[in-house]
Amino acid sequence: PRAHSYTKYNNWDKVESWIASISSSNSDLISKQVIGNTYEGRPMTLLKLGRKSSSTKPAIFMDCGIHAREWISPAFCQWFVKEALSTYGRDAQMTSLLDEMDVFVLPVLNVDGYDYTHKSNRMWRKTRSRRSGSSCVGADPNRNFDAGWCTVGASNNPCSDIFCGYKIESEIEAKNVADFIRRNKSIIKAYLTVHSYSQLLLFPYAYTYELSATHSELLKVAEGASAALRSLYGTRYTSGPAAATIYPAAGGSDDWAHDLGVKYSYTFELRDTGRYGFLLPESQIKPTCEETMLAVKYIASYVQKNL
Ligand SMILES: NCCCCC[C@@H](C[SeH])C(=O)O
Ligand SMILES: [Zn+2]
Ligand SMILES: [Zn+2]
Ligand SMILES: [Zn+2]
Repeated sequence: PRAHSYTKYNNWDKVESWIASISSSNSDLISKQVIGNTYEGRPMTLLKLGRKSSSTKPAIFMDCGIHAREWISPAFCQWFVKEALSTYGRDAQMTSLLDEMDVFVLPVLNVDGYDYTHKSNRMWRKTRSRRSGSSCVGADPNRNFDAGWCTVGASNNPCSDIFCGYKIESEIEAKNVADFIRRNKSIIKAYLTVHSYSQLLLFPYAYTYELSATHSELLKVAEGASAALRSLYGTRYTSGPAAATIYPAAGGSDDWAHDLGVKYSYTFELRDTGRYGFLLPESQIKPTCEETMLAVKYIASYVQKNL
């Protein structure tokens, strides 16, 4: 069977074996921990990048694959890990980042859904949780967090693609991430969650049109990151508060992290703007990942300077 490739969409089996191999490749810079299992019992393995240190370092948390069909997202998290390890010691900014901070990377948050898109329904979005009383499966993990839960831009219909779940953190995948971030909130300085598509760099809030207290700073950093991204291939992103920039949507992980106190909280909507949508060709994985690296490094360096 085909091996893992950074320029292909790897199925879960390949991502899982990649996680095992990459996390044992360089004991000084990377380690792994399972933060819980999914509904169907698959491990949620979190990678920790950063020079080993006896003292606790400030951290950035990034998740990919919260929505199953957004395949370019897990592809980016894999790319980020590869770039971090391969440019440490060579790229001054990456070296400084991993010396001073840790970067937690969750390559695939919604593992059950991701596997399902490879095996059954390419357009699946939600988790794969089941509950008596409904023949419909799953909830939208990005409507399941404790942030204006189920008030706007979400549905209480289990058959909806934006079903908010039966309660806050009803989805074990969301709860596992929320538990980890709660446990580590004193060290987590930034939260990044990677989605597709639309080419947007969004920040709180989506559950209200109210602006965040730190709106101007969040916007300034987002515009800087978008400019960095655009410098490579000219790809244009729109930056802004989510409710007005995309649509109102309550229960999101970014809004929740921001209200928990993680100041720098961003949602990426990667390529494209609709020509291929979720079915972004594999030929665009490399350019998408390389340009997105510039945006993520921009945000990371800003966070680092403002520790
Ligand atoms: N916290 C919500 C940010 C705005 C919506 C993001 C998109 C990604 Se597909 C969504 O969850 O519908
Ligand atoms: Zn999404
Ligand atoms: Zn999206
Ligand atoms: Zn590169």
